[in-house]
Amino acid sequence: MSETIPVAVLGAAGRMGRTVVDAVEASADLELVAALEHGDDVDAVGATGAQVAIDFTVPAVAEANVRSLVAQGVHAVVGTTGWTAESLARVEADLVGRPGVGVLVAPNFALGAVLAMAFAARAARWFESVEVVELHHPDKADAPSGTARHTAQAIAAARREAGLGPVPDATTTALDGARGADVEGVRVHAVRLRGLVAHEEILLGNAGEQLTIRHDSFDRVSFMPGVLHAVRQIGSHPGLTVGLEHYLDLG
Ligand SMILES: NC(=O)C1=CN([C@@H]2O[C@H](COP(=O)(O)OP(=O)(O)OC[C@H]3O[C@@H](n4cnc5c(N)ncnc54)[C@H](O)[C@@H]3O)[C@@H](O)[C@H]2O)C=CC1
Ligand SMILES: O=C(O)C1=N[C@H](C(=O)O)C[C@H](O)C1
Repeated sequence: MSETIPVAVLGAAGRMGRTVVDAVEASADLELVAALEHGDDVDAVGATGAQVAIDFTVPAVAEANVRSLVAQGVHAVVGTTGWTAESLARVEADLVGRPGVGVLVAPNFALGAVLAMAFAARAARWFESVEVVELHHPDKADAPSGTARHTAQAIAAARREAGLGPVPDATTTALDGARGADVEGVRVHAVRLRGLVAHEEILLGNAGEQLTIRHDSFDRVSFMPGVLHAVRQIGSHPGLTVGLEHYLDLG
């Protein structure tokens, strides 16, 4: 009989956590050994035998959770958004003392969303204008979404590399927020609407043409293949990785 991977889920009663628990329990090669919620002790995860912990909690606690997991030698697959460059740097510093431990922070585990981000980054150098629109359920805490930030950062990097200047925008007067958030020079707009789950559009414009790249998650099961892939692969990815694209052979 082949061995199973012992898995802990943090945020187990949340919208994502419940879906992850179901997905782990339905996977013959994974074993759910711990399901933690607000108030439970993350420092006790290692003692459950978990090799991998999956974190879908809230931005305010994700860094502390991950740093505790790293200290216990437990790999962390993290979907929680709201990370800053500083919080990622602290995790990376902790990992120096824990060679072999992997942390994946992925703003989106839906394979289509990862591809949409990759396609947008690839297209970015060929367009004068670009804006990102993300659309989510109204119970979401953070705006703009982690996915939209990651998308805009990748587009901004591609534009810099191609030597493109700022996107054209003649706005001189605007109501606060009318032009969205500025993420490294890329405007990002956040819609919150009952009925939605998670959606993103990247609009790329040139004189006389527009390319629209759109991804829709209609159900949280869309994130599960990416989460399970990461749990199975993280043992081969020591150190800090940001973005599921690094676990996929996108060519
Ligand atoms: N990377 C991805 O593919 C996705 C990421 N997300 C992100 O995942 C996070 C969670 O989203 P939802 O499940 O919709 O939120 P939610 O609010 O439904 O669930 C969060 C859960 O975490 C629990 N929690 C809070 N503090 C905790 C702690 N210290 N230890 C353990 N549990 C704790 C809460 O009680 C709650 O049950 C958000 O940051 C969201 O943006 C959501 C969907 C996909
Ligand atoms: O809160 C959500 O729902 C989602 N959060 C992630 C994000 O902020 O990008 C991923 C997905 O968009 C769903």
